[in-house]
Amino acid sequence: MNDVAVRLSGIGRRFGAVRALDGLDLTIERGSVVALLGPNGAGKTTAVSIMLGLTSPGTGTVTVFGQTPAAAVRAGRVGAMMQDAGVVPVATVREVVELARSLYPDPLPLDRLLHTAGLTDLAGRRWDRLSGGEAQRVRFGFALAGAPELLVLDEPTTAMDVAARDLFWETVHSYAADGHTVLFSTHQLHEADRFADRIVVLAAGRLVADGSPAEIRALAGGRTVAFDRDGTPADDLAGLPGVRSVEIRGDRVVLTTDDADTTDAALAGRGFRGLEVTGSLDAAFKSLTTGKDD
Ligand SMILES: Nc1ncnc2c1ncn2[C@@H]1O[C@H](COP(=O)(O)OP(=O)(O)OP(=O)(O)O)[C@@H](O)[C@H]1O
Repeated sequence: MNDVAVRLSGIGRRFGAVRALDGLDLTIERGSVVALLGPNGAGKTTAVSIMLGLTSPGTGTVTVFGQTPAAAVRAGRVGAMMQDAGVVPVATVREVVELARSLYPDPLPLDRLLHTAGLTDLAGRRWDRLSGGEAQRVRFGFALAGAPELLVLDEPTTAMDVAARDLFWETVHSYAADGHTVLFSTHQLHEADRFADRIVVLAAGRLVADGSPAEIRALAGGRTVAFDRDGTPADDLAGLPGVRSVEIRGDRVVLTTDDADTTDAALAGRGFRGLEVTGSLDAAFKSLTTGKDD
């Protein structure tokens, strides 16, 4: 049994003078949930398009479950949710979802598919008149229609409100828990932190970091949360989540923590001024993708 879902080897891709991907090697194991992060123009969509056979690589090779991407997609082994993907204009949600099912050899049953994508109540509505977040759910339904082993989601929660996001991630989570593989790109670092077991960071078409959320955070170096002293009573600070030590440095309070994000979240709303976090996923991301630690 082959444990690899996707293998990109030495992928290069240019668009005119722009080098969108520059020698990308990436292997995604079956059953993993991988987040693809990177600033605008880093090459995320290009990498995803190559995995789906929508864009051909200039150099290098790509396989999906040991097949070409096109063969894996045709066999219903891969489902994708792409940014701005349109569907037939004058059709109801049910018709769109039926159409998607008809493309695959072994689709999910219609009712289950509508339910899983959160579309049951929207089934009779025209898909082109839905709100942005509702239309995203239809794209999600399209991606799930073939009961794929690999789900590829390009910035999937764009335009979704908080409730829709929660529902969406709950569904993706249970899909992954069944042993499916999920790859998603996002600009929301907390989504990567919360839902991925591996984060791959791209910058300028190259892989600049690859590891668990904790490993990526650790790349940002020492983890501290600091704020202005301001006469603030500091009695309970040592008991906050993640905190290892509390120090007063001049007019600043400096907490050393095992988990800067959690400590930062615990301090939210307490009105401390000059709050500065190092070693968060955000700080790691900035230093990895710009080479600066600000
Ligand atoms: N079809 C195309 N024609 C010309 N240039 C392209 C094309 N597709 C991508 N590019 C360029 O390749 C680079 C990588 O683009 P890509 O869309 O892969 O980045 P991304 O990481 O997905 O960015 P974003 O976060 O903004 O969606 C960018 O500079 C982009 O302008």
